[in-house]
Parts: sequence; C-alpha cells; structure tokens
Amino acid sequence: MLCALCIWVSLLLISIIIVWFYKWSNPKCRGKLPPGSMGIPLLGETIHFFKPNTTSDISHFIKERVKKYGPIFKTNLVGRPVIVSTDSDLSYFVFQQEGRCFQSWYPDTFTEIFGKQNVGSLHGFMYKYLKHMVLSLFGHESLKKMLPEIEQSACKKLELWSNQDSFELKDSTASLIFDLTAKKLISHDPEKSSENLRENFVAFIRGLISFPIDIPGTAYHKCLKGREKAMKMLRNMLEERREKPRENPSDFFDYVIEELKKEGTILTEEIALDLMFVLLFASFETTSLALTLAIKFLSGNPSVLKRLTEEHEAILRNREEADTGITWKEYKSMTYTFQFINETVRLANIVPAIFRKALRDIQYKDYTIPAGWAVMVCPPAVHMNPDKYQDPLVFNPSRWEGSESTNASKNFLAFGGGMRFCVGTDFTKVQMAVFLHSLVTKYRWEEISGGNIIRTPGLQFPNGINSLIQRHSLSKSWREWLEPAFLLWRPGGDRYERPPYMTRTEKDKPQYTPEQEYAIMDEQVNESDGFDINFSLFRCVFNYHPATLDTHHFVDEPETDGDLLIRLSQGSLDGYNLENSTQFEFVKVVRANYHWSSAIMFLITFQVKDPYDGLIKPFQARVRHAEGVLLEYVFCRPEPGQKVECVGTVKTDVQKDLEKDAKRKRLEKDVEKDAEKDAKKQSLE
Ligand code: HEM
Repeated sequence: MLCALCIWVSLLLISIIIVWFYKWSNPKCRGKLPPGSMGIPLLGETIHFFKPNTTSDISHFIKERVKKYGPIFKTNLVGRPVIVSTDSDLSYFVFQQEGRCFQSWYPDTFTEIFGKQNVGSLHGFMYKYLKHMVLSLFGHESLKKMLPEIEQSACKKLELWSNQDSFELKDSTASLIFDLTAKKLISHDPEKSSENLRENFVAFIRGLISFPIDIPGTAYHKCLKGREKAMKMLRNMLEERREKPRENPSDFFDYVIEELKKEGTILTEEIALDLMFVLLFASFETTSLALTLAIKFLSGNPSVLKRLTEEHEAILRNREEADTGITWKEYKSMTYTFQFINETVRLANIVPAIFRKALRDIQYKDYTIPAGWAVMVCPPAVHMNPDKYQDPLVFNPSRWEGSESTNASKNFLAFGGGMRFCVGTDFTKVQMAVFLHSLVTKYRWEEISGGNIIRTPGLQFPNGINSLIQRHSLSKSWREWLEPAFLLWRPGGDRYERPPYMTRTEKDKPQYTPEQEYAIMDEQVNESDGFDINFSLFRCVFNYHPATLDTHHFVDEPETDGDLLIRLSQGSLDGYNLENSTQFEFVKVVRANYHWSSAIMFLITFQVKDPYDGLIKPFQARVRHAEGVLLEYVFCRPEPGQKVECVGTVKTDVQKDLEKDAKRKRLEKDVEKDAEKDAKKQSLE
C-alpha cells in the first residue's frame, strides 16, 4: 500500500516537473515567439550569459545563438524571459518607441543598487523633469565653463603619475574622473575630505549585472554595501549644506536645495539623492573605462598616436600664447580626436546590454514580443558586425571620417538611442579630449604589466594596467624656444658682482668691450643652443651661467648640485629611451649651463654608454626645474654635430654583425686565393 502511494507521489512529482519544464521552455504567447532556448528552470541561460569573454569580440553567448537562431532570439536571464536583439532595425525601433511600446526597465539588481527612484526607472513627467535638471548641468554652456577646471585636473593628475615609479591606469583614470564629477555635483574635494566616497563605487561594474545573491563575498553584496555607505555620506553632505547654504550657489547640491525649497515641487530628497548617486556612478565608471582603453589603444597603435599628437601640437602652434588653456573653439576643432573617441567607445562596448520592457504585445516582422517581457538590445553585436564595420576588430579611427559626432544611429549604440540617449555624452567627450590633449603633447608612457581585459559581460581589467609615464616635452613653443643671451651686469656698474666661476680680471687681455662680449656670448649661445659657452672669455655677467657640481645652490644638503644634474640627466635619458625604444645607459655628467626661466633651465651635456658597441657617446638634455615644484623634461638628444652613430639597441646585433663581417672577409679571402691560384695557373700555362 505504502509502496503504491510512493510510486503515485513520485509520478505526480515527475509530472509536475515535466509540466513545469514544458511551460518554462514554451512560454505563453499570443503569436509566434522568436526562436531560442529558455534554458533550465529558474536559472534559464544565465550561467552562459555571464561566462567571461577575454576578447573585444561579441561574447560566445550571443555569437552561438545568433548563428543558431538568427539576429533575434528568446532566452531567460536571471529568472526573466528576455528577447535579445542584435538586429539594428529592431534595436532602433525599440529606442524610438520609448514610452509607447517599450519602457526603460532594468533587472532587479540595478534597481536595488541604483535606488527605486533612479532616473532609469522613472517615466513620464518626473523623468522629463530630472532629465532637464541633468542636461542643464552637463549642457554645452556648463561644459564651456568647466574647460579650465577639466584641463587643470588632467594636468595635475598627469604630473602626479609621472612623479611615481609606476601607476595603475584604470584606477588612476577612475580617480581623475570621479574627483572631477564629484566636484561638479557636490563640490567634494577628496584632499579635504576625511572619507573616501569613491571607494564605495569600485565593485559596481561587476555587481550590476550579476546574480542577485546578497551574501558576503558576492559582487552584488559589495555593491549594496557600497550604496548604503555612499548614500549615507551623500545624505549627510546634503543635510550639512541645507544647514549652511552657500553664498554663491554653483553645484548640483545648491540647485537641488533651491528646488526642494520651492512650493509644490515634485522633487524629493530621496529622488535627488538617487539621481546624485546614479550620476556619480554613470559618469566615473564609464568614462574612466573609455579613457583607459583609449590610452591602451594609443600604446598599441603608433600611427594613431602620431596623428593624434599632430592634431594637438597644431593647436598649440596656432595659439598666440602657449600657456593659455584650451578654448571651446580649439576643443571643437579636434576632428581626429572625435574620430578616435568614437572608435574607442565602439570597441569598448562599455554598456554591453540595454534593457527595455514591452508594455503590450508587440508585433515585429514575423515575431511577437509578449507584454511584460524584457528586450535586451545588444550594442556589441551591432558594433562588431562586419556588414556594418569593415574589419570590426581593427582599431581604425579614420573609419569615422566625416561623421565625428557621437549622435546615435542605427549602427552606433555606445551611448544608447532614442529618448534615453546618454545625457553625459558631451561631458565624456570633453573630459577625454582635454585629457588626451595634455597626454599626447607632454607625455610618453609605457605599459609595464597587466593590460588583459575580461568581459563578464561588463568590461574589466582583472590585473590592472601598470604603467610608467614621463613628461617628454613642453609645448612646441617651449621646445623650439632658446632664451636669447642678454647682459645682466657690466664691470663697474650698479650691483655688479663677479661670480666665483669668473677668473678673468679687468687687467686681463684682450680686453673686450661689454658690447663685444655680448656679441661673443650671443654667438656661442646660438651656435651651441646654449650648451657650450666659453665663460673664461667674459668679465661681464650674462643670464647664462655654468653649473658647479659640488655646490648646493639648487638643492638642500646633503644632496649636491652635481647629484641633481645626475638625477635630471638620468630622467631625461629614461624619457628618451622610452620614446625611442633604446637602452642607452647613463654614465656621467660632463658639464652644464643654466639660466632662469620662471624656474631654472638646465642645459646638461652628459655621457651615455651605447649598448650597441659599448662606446661612450655624448648626449644633451634641456630640463626646466624648481626643486619640489616643477620638473619638465624639455628635450633629450644625442649631441648634434658629433661624428658618432648612436644606435642604442642591444649588443647581440653587434655580435651578429661581427660574425657576418668575419664570414664576408673569409669569403673575400677565399675569392682572392682562388684568383691568385687562377693567375698562377694561367702564368704556368
Ligand atoms: C563612455 C562614457 C559613457 C557611456 C558609454 C554611456 C552609455 C550610456 C548608455 C548606453 C545609456 C543608455 C541607457 C538606456 O538607454 O537605458 C546611458 C544613459 C545615461 N547616462 Fe551615460 N554613458 C557614458 C557617460 C555618462 C556620463 C559621464 C554621465 C553623467 C553625466 C552619464 C549619465 C547617464 C544617465 C543619467 C543616463 C540615463 C539617461 C536616461 O535614462 O534618459 N553617462 N549612458
């Protein structure tokens, strides 16, 4: 009896499971669903979807299914039935129908992390109100005013990184972008704040599209904790500001406080805080990923770097004053830079999926998208489609020639499309362009380690990109600039004092007039670019001076000026080696001159060892320096006019050359011997 009951229960259970499985695999639809598999109950195809992809290409998940089912297919992700669109026409249709057939919708993980009132989950009037607020913040007028601030931040960070032995690129660009956005939104200055707001956002890219398992250790849990802490900080800051309103309202907090004061306002503190949180995240994580990848692309594409550098150097050349910051007109003229940014974000695919929900049953071509189902628009599938982009995996900014604007089109979805097109696009472009301007005109860099990418499906750099960066020159005008010689004091004149290096007295012959001395000095400066001056000819004092090695004029004891010159020469040579892929070794400083140039411009002649032939060769460097304040490597080069060849690559080449040489000589000797033998033979005959 009991046994029969067990069999019945088991049969019933199996039947229930089969029906459940059948229903899961064949969801109800008043029409024809696109092909595809709903995967296994509860999990659907989620595990495949999250499978890491280490390439820039479309994920296996998408590729396999497109091959099997075509560009539109159904699936189930994190418990939701989803229609995946890799078809640019359907994706375009979905964006255009926002609010009518489709509505912005994101998985529960998003709403939990970004807040239920975040801009992506709001619709209708409230959404329009918030969008207007954000656009006023990141619109053209506001960005124009921000240009100097953005440039200063970029320069400051670059200077900081160049003073470190190495730096991690992704984290460093994230801190640059975060600090800028936080300053703009809430006047947050990380240097003055005791709390680190940014650290709360670091786990986000992994946690956003992940299993919603809220247990310690999961990415989702880290995100929720980060949100909790960041929201607490933001709430406290808003409270403080409300208690002590500022005289000159200028940031987003001020704007929000004004709005909250208005009678009948629809804005609430919760909505404002959710918006602030979304903007901080949306801005810093996306732009920093784009910037990191942009630098990586530049490192791997010397011809692109060259073209980009030319565009930015031309901007400097055309300026009346080299040191004025970037103007809006200059920014707008960066045609190749915009092509470069477009190509970067196309390949970056920072937003791998854009979600919508069908508001009713939608008929598209032969298929029906049932009401309530999610639609996942897949930008990478469009960006990596060879029918839309020739050789899609190749980084080629020139493919954008003539279409530099980042406006959405059917084939370009990096910033979304339709009504929900990214409000931060221009902010991103300004930040990237301004940063690239400082980077390519003043620095050279190199990846030391790391640099792998992984997409799960969000883009990440699992072991970072450890890099080395060094200032290579000032603007063109600085590089070409040679300070003219001029007379400071003539003998007997007011404040005349004879510097210790001057050995000539008034009695020594030949006695040149100050004007003659000036002519000699001028000639020597021009002939040698200021590197070689015979100071023993002068009694007058000029702006050019020789540097002494055992003094402490420019550094504090125990360091000597000689130590400083070694440091500067070595730094210059490191930059030269980095730029030219050479391995010259610093040997010693030979001599140095200097003059004042709102710091001290050192003109150093030093020796290097050439690994090619082991010979010592002369080099020159021009470095502008003020201890602890300024360090600018203006240029470094082999001394011109020397009849030595500077190769700078490793010795194995020499070995090979010697071997080749010896072989050639042996062959020549053999030929000679043969010729001698032939001659002897002939004479005997
Ligand atoms: C490389 C940088 C960026 C990329 C690739 C990017 C990408 C996107 C995409 C694809 C969307 C559309 C989402 C959808 O349709 O559901 C979007 C929307 C949005 N983005 Fe960006 N974004 C970037 C930078 C920024 C920045 C700097 C900000 C902040 C100022 C920002 C704020 C927003 C906001 C608030 C939305 C929602 C707009 C709406 O729902 O109407 N984004 N972004």
